[in-house]
Amino acid sequence: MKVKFSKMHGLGNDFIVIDGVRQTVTLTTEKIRQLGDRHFGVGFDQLLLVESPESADNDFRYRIFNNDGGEVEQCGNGARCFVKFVTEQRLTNKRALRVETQRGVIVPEMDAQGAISVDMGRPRFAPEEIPFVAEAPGLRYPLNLGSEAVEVSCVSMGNPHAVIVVDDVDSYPVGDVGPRVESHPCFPQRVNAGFMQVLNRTEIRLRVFERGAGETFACGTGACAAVVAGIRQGLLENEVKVHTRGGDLTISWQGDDTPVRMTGPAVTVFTGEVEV
Ligand SMILES: N[C@H](CCC[C@H](N)C(=O)O)C(=O)O
Repeated sequence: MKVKFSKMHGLGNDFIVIDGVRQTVTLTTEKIRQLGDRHFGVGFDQLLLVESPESADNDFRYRIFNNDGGEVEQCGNGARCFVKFVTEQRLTNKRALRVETQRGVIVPEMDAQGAISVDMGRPRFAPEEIPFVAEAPGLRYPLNLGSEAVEVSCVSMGNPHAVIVVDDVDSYPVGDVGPRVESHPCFPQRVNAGFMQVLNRTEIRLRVFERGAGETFACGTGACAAVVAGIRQGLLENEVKVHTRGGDLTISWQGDDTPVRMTGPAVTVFTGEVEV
């Protein structure tokens, strides 16, 4: 069957977004992998599926699949593309949406000028909430990678993140260390590995080796996790500019049990139709 989609990106983290409200869409893991292939398919980091909500209190359900075919709990850059997509497709005329994900409700909103921000929900730190195998909760954990050990801060934004502070993101061997952190046995559901360089108390640079997708130009939940980890360690103020390879995000968090707020762009590149 033919399915319409939009090809979109948030700072170069790219997606195909499919309307599963007005289209009946059935996607197997194999089909997602085929669609995600940058040579034999359309190509994307993640596939985003828009569905009707399960609760009448909410506006939509948001399903996220990495290009390895695995369904995951959250995607920050995708959330900004989500609200732009449903507005462009006239699936709603609301500005602020309550969107169900695998792990709670997020609230993306787009103002009349097209500026987009998202309430990404509250971060979680307990090892069992990441999940991460640890003897006791802490701010940082040593992670043995065989030839070396790194120190990770673990944050869940619904999806799991391990954040490592480095001196220089450009020269850091992300392609070598990233996969070893992503699939480390202490992370039973694998993990997104973020590498953060602190420029000052209100600016960081960030590279993320994403679970199920490899290094991406930007990672929205990774930016949230890195800023939260930096604030918790006393390295950052409550609002931080995050420089990613694809551009800049603004992340704010007031601490304790408050939500993380993300502001940044979303772009529609083209629309298309594909056989699924
Ligand atoms: N690879 C992530 C999902 C996509 C997150 C990222 N693209 C973002 O913008 O948050 C995971 O497996 O949890």
